[in-house]
Amino acid sequence: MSLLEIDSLVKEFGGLVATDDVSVSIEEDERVSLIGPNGAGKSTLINLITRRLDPTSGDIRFKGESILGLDAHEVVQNGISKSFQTASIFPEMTVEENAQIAAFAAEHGSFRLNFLRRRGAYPEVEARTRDTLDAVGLLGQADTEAQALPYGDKRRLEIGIALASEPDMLLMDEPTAGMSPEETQATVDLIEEVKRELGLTFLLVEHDMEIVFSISDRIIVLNRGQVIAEGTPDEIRGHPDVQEAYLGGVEL
Ligand SMILES: Nc1ncnc2c1ncn2[C@@H]1O[C@H](COP(=O)(O)OP(=O)(O)OP(=O)(O)O)[C@@H](O)[C@H]1O
Repeated sequence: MSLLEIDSLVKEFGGLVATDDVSVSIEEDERVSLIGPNGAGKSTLINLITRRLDPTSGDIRFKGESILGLDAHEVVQNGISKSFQTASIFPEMTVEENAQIAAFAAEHGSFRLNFLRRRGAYPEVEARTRDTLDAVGLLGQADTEAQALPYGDKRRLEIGIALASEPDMLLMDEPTAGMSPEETQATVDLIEEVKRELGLTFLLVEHDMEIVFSISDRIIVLNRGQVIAEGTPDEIRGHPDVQEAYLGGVEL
């Protein structure tokens, strides 16, 4: 059984078919990238998996069970987490408070505003907070305001927040969008570290081909909502349909 199974998935927006009969699977411990030109349907597929969108038809199964009856929170509790959401950090709170909020949500299903005032009453949240900060190397900056962190450490905090729920699968939608080369490198290093140390399964949407080819076990190529190719980086690099659809015939 694959960890994630997407079966004949269709998503229509009015007359537009953004996801057109997509069937793909992701195995445990696999690192998969989803690529394709603008408007290919990559973000739509991620939003279907996180239950931010309802499909028109088809099924998504995680650990063998359909997740279509779950809401977005329940999907996270089932083990699918998404990182690099722009709004995931509270900038004026400390690193520790940000991790506590994520840990509280992971333990109790959702964030309650009065939690931070009564935090001593939740020892399991404290333990998870420490584990989270330790996993991303931020224990030493626990008392720093999130907005004062250097760029690379902000990325670490974001990924820590996504990891607080101890996901089996991490989704990343364009983690390096809008970044400088240095910031991109810091983010790639962090993804490599997570891959090496936590052995997570992940699905990455990324436009930068160098990153995609360096960190993926397998690449899925979407074009106009359909899967046009799937394979290892070497197979995808030489695939004529991919070169045509994705790069207008330019050599990869
Ligand atoms: N909420 C929406 N309502 C209507 N159309 C939408 C909506 N979301 C996406 N679309 C359309 O669905 C298609 C797929 O969009 P999607 O954002 O999934 O593509 P993408 O591959 O992520 O593109 P990009 O690389 O530019 O982010 C596009 O034609 C887009 O305009």
